[in-house]
Amino acid sequence: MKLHSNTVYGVINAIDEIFNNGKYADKVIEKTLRSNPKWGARDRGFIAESVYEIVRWWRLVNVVSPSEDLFHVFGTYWLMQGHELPTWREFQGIDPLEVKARYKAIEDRPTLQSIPDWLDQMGEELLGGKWDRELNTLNEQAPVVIRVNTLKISREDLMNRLETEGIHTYAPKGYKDALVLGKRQNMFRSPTFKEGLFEVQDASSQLVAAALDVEPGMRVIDACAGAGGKSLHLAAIMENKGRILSMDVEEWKLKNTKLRARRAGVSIIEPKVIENNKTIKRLKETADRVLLDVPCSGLGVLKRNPDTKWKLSPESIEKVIQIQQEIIQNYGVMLKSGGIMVYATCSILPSENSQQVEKFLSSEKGQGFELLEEQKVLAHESGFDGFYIAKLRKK
Ligand SMILES: C[S@@+](CC[C@H](N)C(=O)[O-])C[C@H]1O[C@@H](n2cnc3c(N)ncnc32)[C@H](O)[C@@H]1O
Repeated sequence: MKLHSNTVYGVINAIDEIFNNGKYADKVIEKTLRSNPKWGARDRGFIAESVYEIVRWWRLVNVVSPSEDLFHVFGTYWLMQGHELPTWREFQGIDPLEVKARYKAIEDRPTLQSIPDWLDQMGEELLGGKWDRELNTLNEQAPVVIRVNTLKISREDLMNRLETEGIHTYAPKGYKDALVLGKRQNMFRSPTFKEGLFEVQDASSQLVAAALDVEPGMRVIDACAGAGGKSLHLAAIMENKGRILSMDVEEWKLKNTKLRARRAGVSIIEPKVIENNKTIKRLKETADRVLLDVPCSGLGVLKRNPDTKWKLSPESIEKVIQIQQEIIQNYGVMLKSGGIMVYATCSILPSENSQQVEKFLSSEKGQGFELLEEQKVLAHESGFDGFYIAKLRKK
């Protein structure tokens, strides 16, 4: 595969933004592609894939690279992908044989799997024998999965529509609204996306709304709604009948929910900012269902967001664990007696998942709830993202 200097510079600048200016990989890639509208599909694919893969393998590539110079880092990555390097001045100083020898000499798992030492220790402690396989899977590229908007089209009809656009998909077993793309590609440019026929959403994430057992006409609160991915799914299951209060502490995220709802033809979503605990108390016993899709470490979605592993720390995980416990303790008040509450994370750590639910159930407020069902979704077992879903009933 031939390298082009303008796109390689694009990759190098993006990596610089991510590691030296602390920017998020997805945002940097989006900006890079937006400011170069003339690049074709192949160039865009090269940029996105190279940036994500270098971020994913950052620790390993840096150990193998002759220096920290970003061209050396890129060149090393390129050789490790099995390609040859052109004779550019920027790549001088990279000896393919030395790169190979340095790579062969590495034996420790955190370097080979390209994760921080503390994370490897934490994973081993919390997941034991499953950690090694989970880690392997989390370092793979994520499949592109979409959720069919059943308010507008059936799964079969969407599959056929996409096929006419040259996009081949298959329907994974056990996920009734999901389609998986045969080949990675940007779906946001498809006319079917603009018509609101689907959302991009991993198959494991689609299990969350499904676990809430909603029915048309219900009053539902999505208490950590963010940009509304789960609210939209709930609205589709509810056939756009009833009411969904989509709440979050971040107002700007809810604005996005409104836009997405319009595209999806959803009219039952009402965004509401959580200003303080009074917002929660005023909604006492008003909901048939409450969804707590709480903020988390994101360790179940490393395939998709590999930069997470470089941004996290044991302290940041501890902090998010505290917020999760506050949410599960305080938000159940909004649920009616006999109603169902789902606590979900996109993490694989028991400390954010089952241990949180156990802690809640053994607390004073938790006495009023019972655990109905738990799904511990690991990436290497499901083939999709790592997730945790606990279904609780209020007595
Ligand atoms: C995992 S994300 C939600 C993703 C969203 N449900 C979706 O499907 O697109 C967690 C959300 O919780 C919000 N959040 C953080 N602290 C919160 C709190 N104390 N109460 C409610 N939401 C909170 C964050 O702003 C973030 O949008």
